[in-house]
Amino acid sequence: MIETRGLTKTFTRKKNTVEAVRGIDLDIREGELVALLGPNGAGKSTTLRMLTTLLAPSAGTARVAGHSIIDDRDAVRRHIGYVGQGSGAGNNQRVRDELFTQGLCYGLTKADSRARAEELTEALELTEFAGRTVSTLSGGQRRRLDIALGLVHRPPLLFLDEPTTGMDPQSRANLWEHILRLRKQTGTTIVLTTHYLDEADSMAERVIVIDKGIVIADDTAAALKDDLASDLVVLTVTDPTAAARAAEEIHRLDAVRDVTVGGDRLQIRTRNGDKAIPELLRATEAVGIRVEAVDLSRPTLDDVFLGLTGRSLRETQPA
Ligand SMILES: Nc1ncnc2c1ncn2[C@@H]1O[C@H](COP(=O)(O)OP(=O)(O)OP(=O)(O)O)[C@@H](O)[C@H]1O
Repeated sequence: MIETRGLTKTFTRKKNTVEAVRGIDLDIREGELVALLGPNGAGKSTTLRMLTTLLAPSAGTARVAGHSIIDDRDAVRRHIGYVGQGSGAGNNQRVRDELFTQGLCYGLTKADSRARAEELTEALELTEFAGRTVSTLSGGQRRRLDIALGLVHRPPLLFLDEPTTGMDPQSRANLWEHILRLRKQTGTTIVLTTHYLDEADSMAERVIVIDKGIVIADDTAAALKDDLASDLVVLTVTDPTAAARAAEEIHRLDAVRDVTVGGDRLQIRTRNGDKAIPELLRATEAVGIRVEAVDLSRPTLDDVFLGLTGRSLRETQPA
């Protein structure tokens, strides 16, 4: 559905040059739900704007829904929906009319356009607001309208640029319910950008981590966490003087990547923490050391980013 090779965008203003996207190769298959994750200024929106033909690349190639973003922009546009960061809806139109007009813009007949507007207001639970002007909608309702507008022409591919930024957790969850339901019904391929680590983790089937204009990781969230970050097991031992000896024993285990000792606590970075715990306990018992408490924490995508870049994504996350 999307194939890019060496996709690059350099902005030049006066004497300033910004290499926003520096040679991105992507292969996204039909039906995938992919999140582009990265800190502010990583190049996510610029990538999306190139894929949606809003911005011409400085170098590289891309095919989107089977068409070149350079030579066949109109065909690309007909096959995609794009929901940008700002709202695409005008303020003074009624919700139903906004959808109807959008349908006409895409070449639907009046009757089809009207039917599609009804269908989408229902699908996105906007029916009770269909007669209201856009300016009276809440943030979450407006975002649902934006998504409906992006879907008017039944695109097989939908781009969402930070669809939930600034929304409260309940509205975010509600919007996601709609996105996932629509996707299940229609099989639409969805590519979105997000700052929210939990969102990328729980909703996307695939996470592409972008930093400084390049792709630094690309896999399922679970695989990224498994490969690039470790589980943390903390063992509290009854005798602090024995902690160093226990650490030595634990270090020998295959799954263990790192052990640090602080007082009576051993911090163990390991693969598959849940499976490693019995082994860790056996290793400490074997040298006669008793464990008082065990605590296991799973890594987050932030740990993945930290491991890859030495920086935390949270530092750049909006509140
Ligand atoms: N029109 C422009 N002119 C000059 N520089 C630009 C322009 N658009 C984007 N940039 C720069 O390109 C870089 C990438 O920006 P982009 O908006 O793609 O990042 P992003 O990952 O989407 O960030 P955010 O999460 O904050 O939206 C940034 O340094 C940005 O300042």
